[in-house]
Amino acid sequence: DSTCKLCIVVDGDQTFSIDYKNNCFLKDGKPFQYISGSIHYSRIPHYYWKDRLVKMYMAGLNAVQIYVPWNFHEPVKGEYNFSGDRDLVHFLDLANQTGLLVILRPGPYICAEWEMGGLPAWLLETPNILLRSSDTDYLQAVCNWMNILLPKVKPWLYSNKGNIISVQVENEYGSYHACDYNYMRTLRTIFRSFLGADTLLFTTDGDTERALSCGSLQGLYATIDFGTDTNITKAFRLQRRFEPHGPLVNSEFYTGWLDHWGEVHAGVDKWNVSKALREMLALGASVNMYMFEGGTNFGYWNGADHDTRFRSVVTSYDYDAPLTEAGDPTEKLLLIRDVIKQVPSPCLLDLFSPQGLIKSQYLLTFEEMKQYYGYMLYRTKLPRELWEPTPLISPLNGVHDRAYVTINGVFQGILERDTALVLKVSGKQGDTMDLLVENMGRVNFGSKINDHKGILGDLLLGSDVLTNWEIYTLDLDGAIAGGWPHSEARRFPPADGRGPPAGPMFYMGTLKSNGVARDTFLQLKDWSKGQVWINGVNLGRYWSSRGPQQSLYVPGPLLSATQPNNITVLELEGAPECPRVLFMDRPHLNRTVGRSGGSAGVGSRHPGRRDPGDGVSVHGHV
Ligand SMILES: CCCC/N=C1\SC[C@@H]2[C@H](O)[C@H](O)[C@@H](O)CN12
Repeated sequence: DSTCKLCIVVDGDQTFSIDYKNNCFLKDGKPFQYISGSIHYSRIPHYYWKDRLVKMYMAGLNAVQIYVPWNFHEPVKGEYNFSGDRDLVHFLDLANQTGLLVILRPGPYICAEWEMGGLPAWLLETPNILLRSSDTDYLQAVCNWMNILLPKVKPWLYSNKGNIISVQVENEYGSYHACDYNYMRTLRTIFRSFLGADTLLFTTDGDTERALSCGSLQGLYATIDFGTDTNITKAFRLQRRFEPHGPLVNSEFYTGWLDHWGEVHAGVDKWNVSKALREMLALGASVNMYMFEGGTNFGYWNGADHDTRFRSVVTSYDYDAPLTEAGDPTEKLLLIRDVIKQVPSPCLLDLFSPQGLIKSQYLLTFEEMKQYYGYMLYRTKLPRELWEPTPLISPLNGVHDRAYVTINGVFQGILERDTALVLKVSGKQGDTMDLLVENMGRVNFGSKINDHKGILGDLLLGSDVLTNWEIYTLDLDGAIAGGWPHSEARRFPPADGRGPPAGPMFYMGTLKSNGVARDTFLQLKDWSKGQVWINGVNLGRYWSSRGPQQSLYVPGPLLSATQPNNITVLELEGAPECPRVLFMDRPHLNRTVGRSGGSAGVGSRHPGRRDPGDGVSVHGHV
């Protein structure tokens, strides 16, 4: 946290803070990007909370954002209710059990189309009270409430081994007419006094100058909110005016919208939602989707708006959200889940490429980058609009040896030495084009032995020479030997039976040995091409889609007989519908498929082994 000058971190402590140098959050010292969804426990019966939280987790979220409606817990002055549908601690515990972090928004004002924005109506018994200001009667009531609420949530703070990673002060205060800095300073003091110096406090405001001017305050990290009708670059440029360093954060990315009685049902296009989400995540922004599960304004809890006239909010808070009011997944959720799966955590490059990128006008080879083996990432921006699929060409057959091409994270296809020199790609000016280039091994015989790797010569997009490259050396082996991704907080959503996306993707899984660790053969049936690590050891390449080899040898001593064995797979083209791997008791080296054709050769039998078909397999979701 910026105010923390000397952070004493005891081993085993949890910390959540901001890395102002690398513009991202740090979770236990490691770069972290939250992908969050708003859910209002006050709008869902408590017996459905776990169901909704699990669905949010399965969608790939790593956090949930919740409001605490003051009037829901203190409907009558001095009478508090934290039971049943109001059991906030139970909700926090369920989120924790589900593996979800929490972004807490205790107001005291929360807006939310909730009755008086969460402020209790009994405040109005004080004549002429000026709500949301340094009005002494109002502030006294706020202090009394925070004196009840904040001690309840303190044990759940991340720094106390809980799951609350950040706490919002007030709510879009910059949109309120008062613009009372003393009020915000008082709230900051109250929150700090109860929650301690190392809790990340933040504000959220609309993407306007006035909103951020009145809503932000020194010591509270300023974030913004906007939907699909806003220019992302412009919005984050405005946030940067108030937070020149630190993570980009959209605290309320509107996946839908609210309804008033008498108006047309509101909705937001699912394709616009997934496109904007992909772009924000690709920028490294942390995003909270408002709403992910809306729920219902049971009883009399709906709020109202009053701009030119009074407009009461309807009972359903479905919000056209990814989970319906009844908790059913929608097509919008499936699109969001695919986006989350496909966009690597942008801080991932900090892990794979700790020395950072090299900017170069023209392409550089592996050797020029002083990386000799494995994979290299070449990144550039599309120089112009591609009104139709446009050829990406290596005129000198310079892709050494295979390049996996994506644009804004969407797989376009492959360029391959000697065999695929042209690939048609689509995108718009400024889109990010990545080429993950694989060194397939250097020539070991004959005149081509001086076999440079990477991209030799230029790459042409149509007739344009592509320039202004960012080149990342990748130390995958170092990261995986260090425990990634198995040690990661942000778990990969479990395999869900839906087709995984095409293009480079990591998969993880574990093999639990039954007390035995002996030689075995790892088969990736129906996978395409990639690399496998077991317990951090690089087994080598597989190319199931081309053959003839169909299994990788796993020496027994690599495996633990007592601990789960970590399997990490880098699939470069496309994993099967249900990604799983088999551990067989014999090799399979003789199945030639794909380009080279040819019939299956005579099986090369491991001495003393039975027919490959009898292999013992361990099905594990990877
Ligand atoms: C254009 C009006 C902006 C008012 N802000 C809104 S309308 C829907 C959402 C919720 O009320 C949410 O609680 C607010 O923080 C932001 N927002």
